[in-house]
Amino acid sequence: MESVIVAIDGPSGTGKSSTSKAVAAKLGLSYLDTGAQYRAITWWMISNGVDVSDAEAVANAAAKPVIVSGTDPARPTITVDGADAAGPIRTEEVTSKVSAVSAVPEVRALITELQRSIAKGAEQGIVVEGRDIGTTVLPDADLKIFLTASPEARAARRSGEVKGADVHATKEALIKRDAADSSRKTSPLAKADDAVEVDTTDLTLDQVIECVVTLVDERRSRDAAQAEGPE
Ligand SMILES: Nc1ncnc2c1ncn2[C@@H]1O[C@H](COP(=O)(O)OP(=O)(O)OP(=O)(O)O)[C@@H](O)[C@H]1O
Ligand SMILES: Nc1ccn([C@@H]2O[C@H](COP(=O)(O)O)[C@@H](O)[C@H]2O)c(=O)n1
Repeated sequence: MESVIVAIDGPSGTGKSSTSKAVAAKLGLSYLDTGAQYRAITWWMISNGVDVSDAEAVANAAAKPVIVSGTDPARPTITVDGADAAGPIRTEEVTSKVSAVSAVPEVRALITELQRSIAKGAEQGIVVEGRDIGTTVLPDADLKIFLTASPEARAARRSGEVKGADVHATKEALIKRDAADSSRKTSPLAKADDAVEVDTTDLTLDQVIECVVTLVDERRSRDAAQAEGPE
């Protein structure tokens, strides 16, 4: 079967990671969590005393950390300078600071190059999820999906992950991060013109996965029919 590249973008908490991992596992594709890479570089900046509100300082340090992503959807990994970063990149401090770091053009240029080389090396194909995959990182992806969901649904999902979490505060934090990601100058969070929008507010995760798998299958069938040519 032909290799396929799937780009899945959307705001925070719309189900990009859960959907992308499951779709990649079902279809035998690699999986790349690009948010984890921006979180990893943010964690490195914090750990190394770089003031993340100083864009010039962030830009000057951007090339220093070595970030490596493992792309097995059953066991995605992320290391920074050889150290496992999977836990530390999920702290509240990293979450609150990642938008400032990801807005720095020098950071985006380096991470985008890394993402393209990982996608190029995925022999069977890959599902890449993030904010600018369909618009900037992989504009020629075979299929582009843009996931959405109401802020209420997203906050409820995220709060469900943490015992005793405040849904209102979670919703405000999601909205704030989306606003920062959508309004930055370089490669903002945006739907590509040719992306299929899927509103997941009233869908279960299984329904979203099924929907994306069907879209990939349809795309592959269309390509196969075109390759065969007219009868
Ligand atoms: N359709 C759905 N229905 C209910 N819960 C869902 C659905 N999709 C995802 N979830 C749950 O919502 C939470 C957030 O999902 P996920 O991490 O996949 O979102 P995301 O878009 O990757 O978020 P972020 O951009 O913040 O990393 C998870 O707990 C996940 O299990
Ligand atoms: N393609 C991307 C992916 C992510 N970001 C930035 O990283 C943050 C964390 O992403 P999560 O998916 O792990 O929540 C996100 O808020 C963006 O600032 C990005 O810029 N581009």
